[in-house]
Amino acid sequence: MKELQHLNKYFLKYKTNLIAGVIITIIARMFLLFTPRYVKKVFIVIEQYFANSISTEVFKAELLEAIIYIVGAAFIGGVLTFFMRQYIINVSRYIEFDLKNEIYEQYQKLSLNFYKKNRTGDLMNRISEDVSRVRMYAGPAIMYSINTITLFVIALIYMFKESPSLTLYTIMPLPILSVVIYKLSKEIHKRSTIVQEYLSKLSSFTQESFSGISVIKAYGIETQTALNFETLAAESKEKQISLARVQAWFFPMMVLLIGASNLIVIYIGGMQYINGEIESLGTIAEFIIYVNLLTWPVATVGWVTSIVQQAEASQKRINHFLKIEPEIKNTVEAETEINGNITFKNVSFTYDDTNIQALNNVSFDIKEGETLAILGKTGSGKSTILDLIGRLYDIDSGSILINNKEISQLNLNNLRDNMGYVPQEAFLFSDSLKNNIKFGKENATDEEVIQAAKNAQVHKNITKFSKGYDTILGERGITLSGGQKQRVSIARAIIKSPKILLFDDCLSAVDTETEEKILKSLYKITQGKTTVIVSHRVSSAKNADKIIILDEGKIVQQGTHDTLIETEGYYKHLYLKQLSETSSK
Ligand SMILES: Nc1ncnc2c1ncn2[C@@H]1O[C@H](COP(=O)(O)OP(=O)(O)OP(=O)(O)O)[C@@H](O)[C@H]1O
Repeated sequence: MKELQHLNKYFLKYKTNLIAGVIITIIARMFLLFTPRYVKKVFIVIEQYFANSISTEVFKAELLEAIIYIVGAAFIGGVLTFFMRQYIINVSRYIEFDLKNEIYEQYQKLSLNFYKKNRTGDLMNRISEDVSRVRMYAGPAIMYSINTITLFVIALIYMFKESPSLTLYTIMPLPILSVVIYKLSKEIHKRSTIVQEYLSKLSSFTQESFSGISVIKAYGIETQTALNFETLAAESKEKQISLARVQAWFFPMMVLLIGASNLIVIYIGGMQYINGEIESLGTIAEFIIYVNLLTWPVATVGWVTSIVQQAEASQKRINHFLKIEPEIKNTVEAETEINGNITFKNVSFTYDDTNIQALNNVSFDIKEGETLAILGKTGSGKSTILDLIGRLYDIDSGSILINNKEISQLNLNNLRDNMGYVPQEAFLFSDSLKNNIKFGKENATDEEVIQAAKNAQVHKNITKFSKGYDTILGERGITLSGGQKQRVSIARAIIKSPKILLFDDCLSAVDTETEEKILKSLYKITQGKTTVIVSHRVSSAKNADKIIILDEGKIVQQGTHDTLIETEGYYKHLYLKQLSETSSK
């Protein structure tokens, strides 16, 4: 139960509802336990009537009174049970909601490294499956436990008062029932987890094959894919059947054990009646009702135990994530002003998951409003520089200064607010085009959205869609071309009008003519802003104030376009190659 203590703060938050729920549960059970005693009374009255010890009028009056009590108690008990569920189960839903938000907020705080180390499926599972299991503890488990304890205590008091020996015989099979249900619940849980795994395997498989349907068709492997699906579905079916086999034992076991208890009551009770140890047959009827009332709560002891065990395991997994400290933390609460001076001093950086040293002793300097272009072979560390400027990772050695201040000494939110980043692979959300652009500035007006799209040279494409800026992207919407996606992504970054703009090879999917147009409008927009452009094309770099060439994480050349085309090296080579490509077109 150690892990589940994490939920105590929520129980405290909803204590009023919980306490009300507990009190209502206790009262509801008290009313429920009225019935057996009045049934016994009915038996006694009938016995007295047949023994001629009471008149017909008294018999009728007593019978009516008992019926009114039984019906009244059942009605009140029913209404209270409704409120019991309303209070306790609702609390578990509130806790489920709070816990999901807590986990999601933590996910948002965690650094990129966390996402590299954990699979998406695992992250999703903790926020859905695991939280659902914990909810079963916070709601049903608590409700059934209070229910069982109350029923048991009150019923046992009544039963002992009637006949201690009959009570002992009657409750004898109940612990067996509890153990059997516990074992069954555990086995059911084990098998349903496997079934669940197969279901997610099946849905991942189908989702992937639908997403990659064009590749499947192009390679003509439909039959093979269908065969793989069939194999997976057959395994899944086997697991479902094995689960159903265990589940099928649940109710027969309950019926068997209730039957055994009833038989004991009738047999022992009958013997005691014959021997004159109990005064009325009504006692036997009363006990039979107790047995039936107690069976379900006793069965739930086993069920609740397995729920608590599962919840504990799930909460342990959740706590593991909740306890992870974000690697990149905002240590400065005060607002820090960000201008665009960026300095790298002997920066080295190694990705800790791959142990690849991406940057080795890199130093450069960009003044506010300047443009830096970074070129170099693939894998040379260009994107890493952009990630480090955005402080997505902390460096191993050296220092990165922005505003002449260590990057770690800046307010992280201010830093990122003042930054517009266009990634190498544009990611657009399944939302309207307008909202995808506004993502960079939530309160942007329609005019600002259009202007940003115009500057990114994508406005004309957007107006050609019948729904224009309201066109929905993603699975159920249209799919943009690679170049269109890149330009929407550029519009998203420039609408913010940030101090620092980072473009990561984001013009690779557009033709040189469109690139030229975008560069022209970017030239105007980036005036006064510090801009870093990562590219493989000289055309994107030639107007930069400074160009650096990276090779295996080291700066091997730096200068301006004019100086670099005069110097033997990567840049001149690239320039000549691209120049000949353009002239041969
Ligand atoms: N998230 C990451 N985790 C681990 N290693 C990484 C990660 N990102 C990049 N690397 C490695 O670091 C090195 C530099 O990568 P980086 O993405 O900075 O290169 P790049 O110059 O931008 O390449 P490209 O031109 O292909 O985009 C590569 O060897 C790469 O495999």
